[in-house]
Amino acid sequence: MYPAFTHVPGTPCRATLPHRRNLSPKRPRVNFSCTANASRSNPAIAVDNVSFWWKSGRVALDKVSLRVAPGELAMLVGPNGCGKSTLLRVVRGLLIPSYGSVQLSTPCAFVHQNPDVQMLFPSVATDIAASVPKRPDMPVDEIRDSVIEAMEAVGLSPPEKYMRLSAHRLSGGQRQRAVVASALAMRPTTMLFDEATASMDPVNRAELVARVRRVVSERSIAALWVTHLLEELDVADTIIVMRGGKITAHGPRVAMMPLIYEMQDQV
Ligand SMILES: Nc1ncnc2c1ncn2[C@@H]1O[C@H](COP(=O)(O)OP(=O)(O)OP(=O)(O)O)[C@@H](O)[C@H]1O
Repeated sequence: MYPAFTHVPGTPCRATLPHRRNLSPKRPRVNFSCTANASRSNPAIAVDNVSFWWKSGRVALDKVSLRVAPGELAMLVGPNGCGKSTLLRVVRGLLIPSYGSVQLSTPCAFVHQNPDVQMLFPSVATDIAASVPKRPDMPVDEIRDSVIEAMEAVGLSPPEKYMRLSAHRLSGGQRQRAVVASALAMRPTTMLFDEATASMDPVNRAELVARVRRVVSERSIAALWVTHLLEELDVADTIIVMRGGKITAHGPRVAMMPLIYEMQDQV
């Protein structure tokens, strides 16, 4: 039941989902579209009136709408089970919304909280190199430069120290940095983070978040970051609060922080 879409870089593409048996004929079709040309007026991530319910009928998302522009880091907070991960999976196209539409600029990188399931290649360098977009005649040195650049961007420095190591010879925090480096090596226009620093100590966590913040601005990436850690919100441009599958508050960090501290036992 996944939408079939072909994406030619540089051109917008669109997929319309096939009709689902359990949808009433009167219900509007769900749209999931990918575009390569995002701008502030044409957001890189646009979620419009999205609802999602599990097969059991349980509602996980209820009329959710949000926008993330290029260069913006939006952080999503909310209590356990409120639907944050479900929303990220719907945005990524891993789950099909029951209602509403999603627009996503590609390439999109998804960073999960568990680095162990994301490093698939024998060494740090090969894992990151696998993400580098390749041309048929691309010199190996250019791929190596992209790997080094990605490693330096996440603080795996000096790169030579880590390149040949396998995942099990890295600490949990270093592994997560390597995963973020692979994500950056894709040259994504959008990034989704699901509690990406959960395996890290507070100092390393703060450092990695600050680095991601910098890269997001420098490369005009639209990033949507799920977190339970209030200290991570310090680098957000926008904060979105979810509760019971709905967005209950949404705004610029400066305006949202007093509200967040007031309701911190609920996020
Ligand atoms: N595969 C599934 N099948 C049925 N229900 C699910 C499934 N995955 C999650 N849910 C339910 O959907 C709701 C939202 O879950 P989700 O994982 O999105 O919450 P969350 O906000 O990310 O929680 P947490 O902060 O604990 O990670 C929860 O009630 C959860 O029990």
